[in-house]
Amino acid sequence: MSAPVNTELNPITERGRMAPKEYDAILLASFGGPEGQDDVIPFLRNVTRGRGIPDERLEEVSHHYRAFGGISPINEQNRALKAALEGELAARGIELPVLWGNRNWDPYIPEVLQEAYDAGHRKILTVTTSAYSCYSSCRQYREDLGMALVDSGLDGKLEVDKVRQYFDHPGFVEPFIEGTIAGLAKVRAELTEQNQGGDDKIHILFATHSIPTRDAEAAGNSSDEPREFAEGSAYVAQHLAAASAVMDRVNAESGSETKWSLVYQSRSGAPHVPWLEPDISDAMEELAGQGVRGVVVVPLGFVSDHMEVVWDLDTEAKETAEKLELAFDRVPTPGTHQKFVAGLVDLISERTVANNIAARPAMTPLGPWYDVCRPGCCANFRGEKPTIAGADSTVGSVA
Ligand SMILES: CC1=C(CCC(=O)O)c2cc3nc(cc4[nH]c(cc5[nH]c(cc1n2)c(C)c5CCC(=O)O)c(CCC(=O)O)c4C)C(CCC(=O)O)=C3C
Ligand SMILES: [Fe+2]
Repeated sequence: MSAPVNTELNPITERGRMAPKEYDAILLASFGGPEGQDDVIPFLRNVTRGRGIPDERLEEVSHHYRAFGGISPINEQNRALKAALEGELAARGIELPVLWGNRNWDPYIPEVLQEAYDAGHRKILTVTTSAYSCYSSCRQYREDLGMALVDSGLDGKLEVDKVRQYFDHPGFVEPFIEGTIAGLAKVRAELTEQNQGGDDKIHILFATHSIPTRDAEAAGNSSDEPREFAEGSAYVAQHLAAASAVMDRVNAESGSETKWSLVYQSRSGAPHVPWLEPDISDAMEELAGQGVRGVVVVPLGFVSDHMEVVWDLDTEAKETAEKLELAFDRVPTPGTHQKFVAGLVDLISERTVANNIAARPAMTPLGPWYDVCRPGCCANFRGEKPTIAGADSTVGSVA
């Protein structure tokens, strides 16, 4: 039996909380990726539709995929995550099917929503494979779900909500803590073996996707209730807060204060448009110049070991480290770590009437993040589109 829950909660006045509901399906929403050489260009066209990415950049990125046989690991990783979620839900006696839909590749979100409706589902709770707040990692999902409802004529017939961004949920952070402790031990052992020094010669690099600074400024903010964030951006603030939550535990375990910083990767877009910096490779060069002998790279911005991880970090950043003669270890992403899977089911259970979990854990002072994004949150300068799961959303609910 689950405890009685307050279903009268006002989503806007209760700091963006949404009252628990009787959902009838979970949607695992992700990015999508190509599954063969013939998919690469159509996939890249889907991703960059109307986004002003130069052709040379697409050409360059296509080589990353081509080197892996045209197959991104992301779809297989999402199939595994879907299966793991199904297993965890079943183990807890929660009878909710898990659907899977992508923004940029088959199975496409609009088709999945239509099939869900045809199968009789009416209230869907979305979990995305994206933990932070910014246009690309939150609002674009909300828009794509909103557009799918409008285009299919399902708006007003199908309720679609989303769990809160989970950058500081223990289920997301704990696997990084474990991985960083293990990665630090490996790099420490390597330096000791080569007589290169101790933890004072090691630097921990928390890596995330760069975004345009303009998107960073709009991230997580609201047109009617602005909040102040470190370095002017919730995207940056969330990463810094999650990283310091990881470092508190890593330092406690090692008994030393290992230096760390937040760095960015996978920049695209036109060269004159400012994006978040420093780039991971530039940061490694600077650190090597300062006498650092080893780096532990923590892919804090990512949920699974997809192309941005296996190419940009395991291939490019690793090569840079070799060139600079830095010991290098890349920490795993949460993937299907049991704590991550259980954490996602906890996030689902915060929102359901049956099996409700009242606690809303957050490991940073920034959270727990909003169930319902505030008005104008993560707005994009390319114009307004219908979104779900916002205080100003016009779609996704049923009167
Ligand atoms: C914040 C963020 C995340 C993390 C949050 C999340 O996970 O959602 C993320 C994830 C991902 N990004 C991915 C792939 C791509 N992203 C691109 C382009 C862009 N990403 C951006 C941001 C992000 N991206 C931005 C601001 C652009 C510029 C164009 C635009 O504003 O849209 C491009 C176009 C070419 C290029 O510019 O590189 C590709 C191919 C894949 C799939 C990997 C695989 O296939 O395994 C994943 C998981
Ligand atoms: Fe991306």
